[in-house]
Amino acid sequence: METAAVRRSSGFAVKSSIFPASLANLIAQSIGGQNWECVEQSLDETGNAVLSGLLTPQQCRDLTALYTQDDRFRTRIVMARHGFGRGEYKYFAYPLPGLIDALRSALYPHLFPIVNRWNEQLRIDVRYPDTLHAFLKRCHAAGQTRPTPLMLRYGKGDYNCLHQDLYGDHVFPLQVAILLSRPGDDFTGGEFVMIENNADHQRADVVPLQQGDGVVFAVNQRPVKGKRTGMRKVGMRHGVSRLHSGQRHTVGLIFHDAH
Ligand SMILES: O=C(O)CCC(=O)C(=O)O
Ligand SMILES: [Fe+2]
Repeated sequence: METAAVRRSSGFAVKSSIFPASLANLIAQSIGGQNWECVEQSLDETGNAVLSGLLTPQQCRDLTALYTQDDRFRTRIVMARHGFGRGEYKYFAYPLPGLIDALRSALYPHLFPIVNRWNEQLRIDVRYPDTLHAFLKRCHAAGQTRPTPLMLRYGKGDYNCLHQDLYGDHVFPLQVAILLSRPGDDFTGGEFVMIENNADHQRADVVPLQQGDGVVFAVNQRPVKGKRTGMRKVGMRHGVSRLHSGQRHTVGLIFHDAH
């Protein structure tokens, strides 16, 4: 495993997903069971939305246990070394664990229509295909071949500076973070925070999450209705406030791969 923040790599072939049908069904239920109309409305209004109960407590514990299995990961980042905050994270290696692969593939079809509409509203030419497989092919053809799903681990005093997860020209405009730990029991503090950078005002959202909940949010920008004219872009960043105690694990699902 490497410890550099940036690494060039040779190509990966786009593999079809390889996870058991039972897992795919379980994930399809937890994702299909979301109220996607409400999710879309919340994304339009604020740039973020909660996906309740994406994972069971057992799935959260299983994923948390992966964190120490180094052969699952391609790169470890100690955040303080790069000025990213305090704490650490690891990018999964391909092939992704079945649960991560299943989640990323099953979330994508609910999200691409939303970001295609956003791009239309913002008069941005890019449109996203209807499967993750097709979108990853596009990333890989442009040299963005390294997997971006990651796990993060924070201890007491750790935090994640406000940032945007951009890894090349190809950007899927929404991403998902899933809380694996139990707020109040496993950790205190450590809130997921989003900031909106308007020219004339700045706005923060603290997104309340329980164990197994996800937050879907804008990677770098979202459309906002202008005062006079149509829609305009507003910049977004996300981060995590300082932990007061305990340990907090999350999974991050970014849909574009990295250079
Ligand atoms: O730990 C979190 O809640 C946020 C993680 C993050 O920055 C990400 O998933 O991109
Ligand atoms: Fe992030």
